[in-house]
Amino acid sequence: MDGDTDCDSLFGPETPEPAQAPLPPACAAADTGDDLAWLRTAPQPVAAVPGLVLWKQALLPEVLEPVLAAIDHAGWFRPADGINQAMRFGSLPRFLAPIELVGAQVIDPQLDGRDPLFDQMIANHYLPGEGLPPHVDLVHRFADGIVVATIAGTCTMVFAPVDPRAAADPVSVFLEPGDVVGMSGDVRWRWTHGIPATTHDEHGGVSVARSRRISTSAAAARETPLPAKTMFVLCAVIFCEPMSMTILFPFVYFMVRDFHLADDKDIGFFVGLIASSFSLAQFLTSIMWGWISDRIGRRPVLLVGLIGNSVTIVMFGLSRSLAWAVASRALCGLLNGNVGVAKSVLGEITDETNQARAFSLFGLMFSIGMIIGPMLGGFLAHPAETMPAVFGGVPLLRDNPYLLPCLVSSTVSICGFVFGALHMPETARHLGGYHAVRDEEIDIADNASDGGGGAAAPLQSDCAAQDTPAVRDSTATAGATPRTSASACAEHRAVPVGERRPDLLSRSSFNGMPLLSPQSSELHFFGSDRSGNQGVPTAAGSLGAGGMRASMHRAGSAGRALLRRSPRADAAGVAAPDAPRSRSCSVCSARPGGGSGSGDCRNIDIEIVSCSDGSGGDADSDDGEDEQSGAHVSSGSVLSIGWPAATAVSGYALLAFQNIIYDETFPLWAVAAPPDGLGFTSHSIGMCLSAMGVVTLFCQLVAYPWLARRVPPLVLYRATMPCYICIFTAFPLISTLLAARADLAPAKWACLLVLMAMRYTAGVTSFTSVMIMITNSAPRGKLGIVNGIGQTCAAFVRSVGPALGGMLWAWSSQSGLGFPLDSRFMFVLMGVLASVSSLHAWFVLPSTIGRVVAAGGAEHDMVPAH
Ligand SMILES: O=C(O)CCC(=O)C(=O)O
Ligand SMILES: [Fe+2]
Repeated sequence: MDGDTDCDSLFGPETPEPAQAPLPPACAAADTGDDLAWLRTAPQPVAAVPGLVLWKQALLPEVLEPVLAAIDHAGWFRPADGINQAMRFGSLPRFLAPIELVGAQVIDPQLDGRDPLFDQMIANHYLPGEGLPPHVDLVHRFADGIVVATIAGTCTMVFAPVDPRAAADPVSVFLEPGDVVGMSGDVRWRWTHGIPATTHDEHGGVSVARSRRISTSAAAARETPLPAKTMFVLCAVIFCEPMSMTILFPFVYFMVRDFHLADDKDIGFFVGLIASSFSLAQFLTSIMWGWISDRIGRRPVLLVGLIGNSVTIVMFGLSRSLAWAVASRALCGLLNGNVGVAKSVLGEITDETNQARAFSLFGLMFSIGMIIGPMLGGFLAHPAETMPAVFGGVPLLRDNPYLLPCLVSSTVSICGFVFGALHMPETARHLGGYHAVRDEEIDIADNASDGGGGAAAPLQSDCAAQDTPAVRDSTATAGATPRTSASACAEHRAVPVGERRPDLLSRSSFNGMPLLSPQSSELHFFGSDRSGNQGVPTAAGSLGAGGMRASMHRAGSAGRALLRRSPRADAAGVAAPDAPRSRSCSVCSARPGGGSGSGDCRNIDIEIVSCSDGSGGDADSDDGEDEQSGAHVSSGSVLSIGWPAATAVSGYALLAFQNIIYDETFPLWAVAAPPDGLGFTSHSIGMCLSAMGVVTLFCQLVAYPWLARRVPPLVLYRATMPCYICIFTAFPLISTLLAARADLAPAKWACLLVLMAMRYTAGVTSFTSVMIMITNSAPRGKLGIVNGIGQTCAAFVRSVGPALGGMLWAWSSQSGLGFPLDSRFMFVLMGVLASVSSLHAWFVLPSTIGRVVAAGGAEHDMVPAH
């Protein structure tokens, strides 16, 4: 092991803005043990390691003392049980505030205004002899800067270049209580850092015995940018679906009338038939499309849907008979598995940092499609008559007065198709879709496994027992810290620091979990496996499940790249998609001299969501061989999607049902004369709905993404459901009040708009949250089918909802019966449905659902696999 580098060579000539003056050499101050050293210290760049800043004794003993007491009091560590690590995501505990403040200074004083300063923290507990292998904390997952604070104990941290060809020598830095290390820029990924597993450190020519050491490393997650091209195609898909569904609404009545059917009074029925044939066909085929997309990929299915959409909508525009119109709508629905598949793609290209934004955008595009569709249909029907100067001379449009809006809709689909065909990569990761890599990470991974036999050899030969695929898998996928232990695997110490070794990647995986607020108040405990050197999560159940899954799926891209090269990476504990719920996963590592028998494992009782993640299966699913062959996908019944996904989908169905009843009832109620309704004109309804467009826009673009950074989707969903009960049941109060007190008429607008705004806000919150929960709970390799089932439910609700709503309204408003069977019946019904949804949300949805996100996550720049 290298000794300390001379202070003079460690610290470069340039000194950042002095935080305190005067500034004698920090090393000297540290060495003297001078009580007042902190007064004279400041962050010092370590010249030999670009981006590394060391602030000796930045934290005063009197600051450290309460922090240490708080950590001890919180019981984060149980060394006797091997629990030597704690993670926290979201707002960090208040007692860490001094570390955050000092940390901001070492990274960038400008950070001071960031809120929160840091949103993830790993606390480490080391006994003498324990260390941390050289590793790279995942580069692109964090906003720049990782801050490591030593709270108790001493150690030597060794920084070594990742690239074996680099001329730079390893640099050792002695750390003692109060020292704060800031890493940003190069040191983050061109250098590894690690702590040799030893009982003594050389410092200033003296051998310093280690005692218990406690450190925290803090970082802030950075929102992953959404891949623009894929998002563009998705937006086209998502926009086209509602547009082609609604475009006919304004003219379909006249179209049917033009068919000159025997009896005009049947027109209403035939209109209903045409409108519902689309949803009905979608209802029948969405699961199939989802399933196909799981088998052959999302891209072909999306492209077929887009081309199908563009052809069939034109066919519809050319309709001359009822049969043709119904058939073309049905065909459109049949070929349109797109929305479900698009949701799967969204799940695969997002992670928890951008999921809320992406799904909000999804909702937004859908809403815009719903608005634009009828507008196009209304404005562009009969163009030869309404715009004779432009279209009067076009016989095709004269003979087919409903073709033009359909052509416009078709053009949007074709644009989506062409762009998608040219630019959209396959995203289904279990089919070898997106690879998670940035160039540097590929380099690291490549170096790690190919960087000469010597690189990986020491680990394999010397720590063979730990380096089974099982361990690798559990390390890389569980992302647990590979903590070295002097006794268990001395070879780890023996491997020269800075050498290319696969295990340096596992730390990347671990720290590559930029879990944001959804996990905010969760603490996750991990511990090192004492008999092996690979960190194994050791907390049984309770606190750990969400984090476990998180870590499994947050495994860094480098880790994945590594896994991909391991033919049996899947061996340990990657649950089959239909594995029983109780299965614990991924944490059973092979032990030296032992198998991976369950007796050996510190199993975390992770629900199946945790191990058989859907949206691509991410890190643990990167076992190319298995997946290429479709082994995961084919196992188990097609429809076995696991309990969490089933509950999420059923929640979605309930939600969609109550909302479609509302959508159907609202205009009927609004135009009905008081006391049954508000006596609005359709113009007033239009105004209300336009105002709600603004509310929706605001919620989807601003409010939801903001909220979702702070609150997990399940919590948002659970909070929203009871609100629905109040909102729905409050509507009829307005009409009742209005009937009783005509003088209050002006207030009705205010009441109505407030209520509607609440309902639309609840709509955005609940739908976006449930979509995220569905995506996050899908078993690996089955995201497509799960979304297909969700889409089927939506299509079913859409095909029966309007008719049912209309029928029930007609019946109740004319029933002549008393409350609740009078005109307020619909709202009572919605209240009851919302109560059922609330019970479902609170008592049926597993509390871990949606906590961890789409496996798609850990990627940054999505790079197509081919
Ligand atoms: O414990 C330390 O000082 C280092 C911790 C670290 O490198 C990490 O958490 O990534
Ligand atoms: Fe680290």
